[in-house]
Amino acid sequence: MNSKVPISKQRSSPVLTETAAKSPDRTSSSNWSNSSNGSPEPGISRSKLGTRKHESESGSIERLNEDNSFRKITTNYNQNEDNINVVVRVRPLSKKEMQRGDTQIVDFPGNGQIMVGDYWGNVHLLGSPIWFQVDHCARTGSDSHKPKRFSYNVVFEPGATQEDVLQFSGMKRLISMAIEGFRCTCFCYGQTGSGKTHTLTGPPGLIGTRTVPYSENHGLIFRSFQYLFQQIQLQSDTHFVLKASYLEIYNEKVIDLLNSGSLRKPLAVRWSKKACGFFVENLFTVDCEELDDLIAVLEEGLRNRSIGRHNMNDYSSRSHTILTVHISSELPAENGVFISRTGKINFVDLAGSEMTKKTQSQGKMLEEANNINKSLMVLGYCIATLSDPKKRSSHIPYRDSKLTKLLADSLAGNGATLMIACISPAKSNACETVNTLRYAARAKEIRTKPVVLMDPREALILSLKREIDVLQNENKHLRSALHIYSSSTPNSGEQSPLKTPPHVDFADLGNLEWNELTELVRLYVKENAELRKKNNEFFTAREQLQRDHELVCRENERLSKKLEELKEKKSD
Ligand SMILES: Nc1ncnc2c1ncn2[C@@H]1O[C@H](COP(=O)(O)OP(=O)(O)OP(=O)(O)O)[C@@H](O)[C@H]1O
Repeated sequence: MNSKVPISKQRSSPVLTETAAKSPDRTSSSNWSNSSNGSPEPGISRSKLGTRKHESESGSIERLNEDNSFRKITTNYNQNEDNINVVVRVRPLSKKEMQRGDTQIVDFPGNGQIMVGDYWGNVHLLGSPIWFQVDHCARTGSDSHKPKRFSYNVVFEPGATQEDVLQFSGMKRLISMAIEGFRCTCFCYGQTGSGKTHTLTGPPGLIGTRTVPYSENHGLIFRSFQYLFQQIQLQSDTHFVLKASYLEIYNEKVIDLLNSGSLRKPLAVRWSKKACGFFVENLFTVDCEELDDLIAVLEEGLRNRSIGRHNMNDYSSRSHTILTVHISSELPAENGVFISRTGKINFVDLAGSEMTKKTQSQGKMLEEANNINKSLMVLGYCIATLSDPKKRSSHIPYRDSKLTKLLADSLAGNGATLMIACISPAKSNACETVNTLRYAARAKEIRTKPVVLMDPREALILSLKREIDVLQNENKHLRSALHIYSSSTPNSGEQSPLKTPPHVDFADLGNLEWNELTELVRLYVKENAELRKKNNEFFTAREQLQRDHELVCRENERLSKKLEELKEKKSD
């Protein structure tokens, strides 16, 4: 029950949100500030540390401290499965931030909550004479600078590891759903430099020409691939086919990251009537038989994606990327019929929103930043509309950007979606942090209804099979009903509703009075009439049952024939 996973150590700070009420040795909320400047300490034996999850207390997670004591921490698992699952990951303060004396402004009160402290004030930025007013962002009300509290399904604190994210974000559930045939999406959202790419793929250079086979820095995509293959191997009776594609949306153009021969020729995004969704025309898909094939796709895409350097991130993604793994499966059902399903999982690394004043982007970088901000704004608008119960059935402006066109089915359609909102804990980023948290809070309100997508032919076969089952059951029922009716005599015992006249010996008939005799005759006449009527009813019922029986037999034959034809067509 207590599975231990290695964690990175971060002084006494919990990694996931600490429970407010249940933790006996709960450290005070000021605890976070002890570690506020602490990035994971190097040189500490990681194998000694671990987490365990209490099955009895929903979602309770404990962290094994250095002194072998367990410290209770918990995440809020009161997740409504019909809504987008939103988790928050807070990265540690960066070296740069620490050097310039930036402080941590987020706190973790427990139960999936996160608090952004009083962010009214000035912070000395970039080691230069520039003083940056933290509260520069939309200070609308008098209390706008007051601490703000938000709650999510899970909050990962700065010491959370890459493995923690796989284990506790709901990603594993998403992978299982994709295997079952659902359309699933995991997307990372947040300001530039907040840790989106780190969460999905790890630090720069980890995946490249020579990918390290195992590293605790490997991100969610690498770990999901491993988990996906483990799950597939467990289902030995099902035949799986995996394909992958990788694209980026750079300055509103869709570029294939796997087809470098195309010289970054933009691809068109079109509407498919058949699939009822947008798709990218001529996008390269690669068959992936083994885990290494999927990793090769990841490597190739990361090599080709657009990266730039600005004040806030040396390796800033200048585009949104979507890596898609299509999972087709064929499961043998009864009567030699195969049920095939096609699920998919999208990993979306959004480019970070940026304040160009802070990143000091110019020229090409400025154009990129404007396009990034514009498409994120459309995404934000779609999220805001979808999350508002009064507006969600109105027009959603998916068509206003390539990003929202391609994410349309993940946001509102029939898929399951995980949003990882990445934030910086630094005071200098408080304004962007609050914006991201607001965005994420809105996304949490979006309802989705995941449905399995099937090949129409397969769906027909399955529905015919179901129909045959229903008819066969009906048939059985009619047969037994027919048997009951025909075996039951009209006036036998409880079955007969008839009132039988009193029994009289023929020898005693002569002793009866005239009026007694008339009454007796009247009763027998009445009984006779009722018996005749009942008999007629039984005959009619029997004839009806025989006709129904014949019809069902004929229908059975017709459906079996159709099923045979479809099977033949399929095998052609
Ligand atoms: N959880 C974390 N632990 C340690 N380092 C992190 C973490 N998250 C981010 N970093 C580091 O912070 C820096 C910025 O992160 P990253 O590039 O992932 O940000 P981003 O949100 O993808 O930015 P952009 O939108 O500009 O692409 C990187 O050096 C990364 O390794």
